Amino acid sequence: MGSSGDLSIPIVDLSPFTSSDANNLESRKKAAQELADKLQGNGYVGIIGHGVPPELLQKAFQTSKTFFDLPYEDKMKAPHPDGTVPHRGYSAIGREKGYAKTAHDSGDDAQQDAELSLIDYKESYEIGSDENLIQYNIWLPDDVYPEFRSFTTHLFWELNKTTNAILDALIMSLKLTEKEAEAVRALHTGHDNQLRLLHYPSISSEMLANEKDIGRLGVHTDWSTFTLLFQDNHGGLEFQNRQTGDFVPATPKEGVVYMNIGDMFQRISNGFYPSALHRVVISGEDIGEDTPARYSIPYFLVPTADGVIEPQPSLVASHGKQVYKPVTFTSYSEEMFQVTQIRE
Ligand SMILES: O=C(O)CCC(=O)C(=O)O
Ligand SMILES: [Fe+2]
Repeated sequence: MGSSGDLSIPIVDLSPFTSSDANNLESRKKAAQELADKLQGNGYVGIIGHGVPPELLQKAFQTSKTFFDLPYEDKMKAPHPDGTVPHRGYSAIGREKGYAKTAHDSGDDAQQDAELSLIDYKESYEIGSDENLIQYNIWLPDDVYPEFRSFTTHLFWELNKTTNAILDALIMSLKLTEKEAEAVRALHTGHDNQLRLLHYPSISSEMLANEKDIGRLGVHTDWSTFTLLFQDNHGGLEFQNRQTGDFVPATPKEGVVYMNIGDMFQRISNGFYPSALHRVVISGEDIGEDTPARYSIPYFLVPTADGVIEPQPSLVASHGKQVYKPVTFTSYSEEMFQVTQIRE
């Protein structure tokens, strides 16, 4: 049951990779094969059996809401810097434009101009590893929100365990050699990952009618290896089916986390798994209703800054050609910043 042409998001159970019964090789192989079948065409899938405790997620969303409910002046005590690095701290509404990258990919200047004028109506807060000295964290002063730092740090490392388990499933799904598997794992220490708290404020129907240039998050691919997308019940996230061009809603479902392949794993897999195009839409637009606030928590698995990202040799051999040249995450990001002229 592949996903091509299918206008729903396939679901795969990865519990063999996240449960403590790690000896069950046969069930791992079966789950890995299912993952390959479902992820191959479009690079997106819903995962059950991901092993993230519901209580942890509930606390994560509560924490995020408490943070965004703080007065603007308090949130601005941990401001995202004007430059590109570090990509950490608080970004107020309008600072980041998600449409830009795909506008560039389309090669269409008029489309790019139109998309660049759209405001992403969202605010965000980016968190990383405290041991990363380049992408260093920008924390709120402790007295502003005392438990914020310790809880989000805990969440960051818990989610890293989940992404490592999923990376194991991806490695098995591609039948990489032991040497390749080790190399791919070594690129992912966790210290370059990014935890993002996102708040899309509610948008009234009047505001929608009056302000044409308002969006939530434009169509884009992620630069990550892959991304886990936790979300509340309000919906709006959509993935593009590459075969039909249609956008497919990633409907919130109990126990399901959506996962999308990012640009780095597209390269590592020599294009076997495509980097998924996705966006967040305003739900009230067509029906003249208010769009409720939405909270989401993406977690990006990101390779080490200077590790070599290249198609794995066994995949190049089976495919007959190497589709991507080697890059590093740093060189790739710099190139993307230049072509999109976006300073995130
Ligand atoms: O809010 C979401 O569900 C998606 C966020 C996203 O795609 C991103 O931050 O790259
Ligand atoms: Fe994204």
